[in-house]
Amino acid sequence: MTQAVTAAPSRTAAAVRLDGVSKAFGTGGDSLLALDRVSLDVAPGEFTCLLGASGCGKSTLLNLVADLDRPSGGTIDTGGARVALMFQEPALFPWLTVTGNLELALKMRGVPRAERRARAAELLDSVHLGGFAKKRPHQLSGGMRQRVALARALALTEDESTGEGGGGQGTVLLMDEPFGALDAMTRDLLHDEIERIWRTRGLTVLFVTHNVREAVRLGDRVVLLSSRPGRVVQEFPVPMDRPRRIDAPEVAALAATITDRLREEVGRHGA
Ligand SMILES: Nc1ncnc2c1ncn2[C@@H]1O[C@H](COP(=O)(O)OP(=O)(O)OP(=O)(O)O)[C@@H](O)[C@H]1O
Repeated sequence: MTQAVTAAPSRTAAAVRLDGVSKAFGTGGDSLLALDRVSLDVAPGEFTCLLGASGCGKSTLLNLVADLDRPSGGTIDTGGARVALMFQEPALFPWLTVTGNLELALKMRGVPRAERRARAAELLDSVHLGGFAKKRPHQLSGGMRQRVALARALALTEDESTGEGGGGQGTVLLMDEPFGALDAMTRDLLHDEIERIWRTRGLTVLFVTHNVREAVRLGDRVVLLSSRPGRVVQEFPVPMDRPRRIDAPEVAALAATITDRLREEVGRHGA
């Protein structure tokens, strides 16, 4: 007799799943609750932007996803994805050339020495810096240094066993205000660049920013966190076609709606 099997309701696969994640720093009376039961699913290949008041726990959340720290409660599942983190400061080694910085990242991923030079060159080409391999970081502009930092983040997701380049749906790129220190024009160019790389490589991106228009320019979805302790207060899908212009009226209109909600949230907590 064939028995009917009722499948348990299953949630669709997420590239990153946070389930009731809390994070407290310190213990006892001095402890500080940075995140309070944050639940968030990021779909494979999705570009999700995180917004919130200063100190609401955005960087803490990225650090937890990157496994640099442990949550105090709840669970985080990245399903064995290769995860790389990129910051506002490029944090390149100043004594190494651009290629040297990338080769070191590839070495850390176990890429054999004989392959590193060619793989570094491919990565540099992908961020349009093919001609700058032998430069040192101080010889580059801020925007170029962030391109190198992006190439290095991709290098840190290279798969040494398959020889597969950094990227693919098994790759999660965590970006913590990566363009916050750049001028508006450079930032616009890098928005185009990260969008292109995200699309062509099929990356899953979790992007933290203070800039609401930047979040609407780039995100499939904008997730708004409350003031500390950070909780998800609202999510805004971004329906506009890509590529979007940061100064497009629809981008400005949605950014204004989100800013109003953010102000309300910050006001409520007296931050
Ligand atoms: N290692 C730590 N020890 C103690 N407190 C910490 C630590 N790291 C972060 N915090 C605190 O946790 C809270 C959240 O910090 P976090 O840096 O995650 O916020 P954020 O939203 O990224 O801030 P910003 O937008 O200003 O960059 C802050 O109050 C911060 O002071």
